[in-house]
Amino acid sequence: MPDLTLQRCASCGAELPERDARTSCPACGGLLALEHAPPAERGAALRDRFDARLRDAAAGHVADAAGAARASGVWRFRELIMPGATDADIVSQPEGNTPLFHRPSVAAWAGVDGLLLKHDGFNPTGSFKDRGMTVALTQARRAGARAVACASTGNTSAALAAYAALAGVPGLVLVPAPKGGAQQVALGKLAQTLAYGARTLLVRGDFDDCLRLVREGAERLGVYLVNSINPYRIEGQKSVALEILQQLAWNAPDWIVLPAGNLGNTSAVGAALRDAVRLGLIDRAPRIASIQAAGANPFASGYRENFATQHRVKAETVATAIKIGDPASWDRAAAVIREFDGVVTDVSDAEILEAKAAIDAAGIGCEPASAASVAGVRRLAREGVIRAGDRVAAILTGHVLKDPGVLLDYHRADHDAPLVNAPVEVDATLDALARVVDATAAAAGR
Ligand SMILES: Cc1ncc(COP(=O)(O)O)c(C=O)c1O
Repeated sequence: MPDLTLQRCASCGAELPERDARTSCPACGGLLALEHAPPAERGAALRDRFDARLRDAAAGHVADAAGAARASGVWRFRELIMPGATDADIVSQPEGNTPLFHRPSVAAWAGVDGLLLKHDGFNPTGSFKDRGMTVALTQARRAGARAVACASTGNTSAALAAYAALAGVPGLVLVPAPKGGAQQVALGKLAQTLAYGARTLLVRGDFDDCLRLVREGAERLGVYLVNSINPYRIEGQKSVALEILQQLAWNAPDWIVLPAGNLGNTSAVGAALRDAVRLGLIDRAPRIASIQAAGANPFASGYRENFATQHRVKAETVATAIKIGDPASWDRAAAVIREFDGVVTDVSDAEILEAKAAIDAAGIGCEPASAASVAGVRRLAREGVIRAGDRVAAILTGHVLKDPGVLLDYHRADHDAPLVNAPVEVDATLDALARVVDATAAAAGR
């Protein structure tokens, strides 16, 4: 079959064939972007095709690889992601099809009634990274990779490990080693990576050092790099925005808000909206808001200066998933913010943790970095950038159990913060239990 996808350098325009396993431009080192053959349909016909696949997925069952590919919320949009992939090529769990919640208590906390929470922590390994990894591992197999590798703050490594196991390709991950006795990667993520069987390297350095090292290694050692600089990762991650649009019956919200670290996801959401407008899936694009942690905010600083220069910082934040000081997808993401009338802001760790406690207490939960999106909604609503009547889809990128350490540290009896729910030690007597039941019911007015 002829190539249906071309890889093109975003800086110098050099072209690479579809299955070339290099993940940056061999001529100038720039980031690659994918150009697909246009789908046969547009507008209502293409929407109908995607909607029919959604109905089939709901009716079907997953017995084998082809069944998983048909049920996947990523591969449902395959014309926009990897049109040349056959069911036999696809490495899928399946993934995607994550819920879009409305939780009045969280909306009230943020001050925006129309706040919806797209919970990508409901993916198979508990984060949005599965959406990009199904495509990256599909491509790794098509390109005949001998191994795949990534640098990670934790979620990418968990997704790589699971999808490499599924694909039968060896996986290596580079994560920051513990520093001063403190883990630099959330416990749940490290545990998953080990469990799924990836070779796990604890690198003496931070995420930015891990990424530099794995990029060098990929170039010299012939392993396939599956960080989000890999354009196939971005293609898969586009599906989160396409799913939001489909869940809203193709009526775009006013805003899509998401946490931002290495900026792959900001780039992916923008690329999806570009496709959706170009192909007539929606008639107007939402605005995008990318939210950083105040201690890891190079992109927010760049935004304040109209992206005149690329900023780098020494990152420090409780939200380890976005503890990134030198984001790799800066150029792509800056273009997205400009194109979609976007905004970038930053929120403190205290705001992140309070937003997380509100999301957790609504019974759905998320990991700290994910809560940055909701903290960002509140900040932008208070500043009047997001208006009270706007329809806002905030992406929750990871599951509540990803980072139990931060969670347990928040809910300490001696922690003076909103929504603290410290465990209570009691004697093993009915009296002691009765006192707690009475107090709990009374506090809830029952
Ligand atoms: C839970 C979570 N949220 C947000 C992000 C940020 O995404 P990106 O690095 O693509 O900006 C990450 C990245 O690792 C993540 O794991």
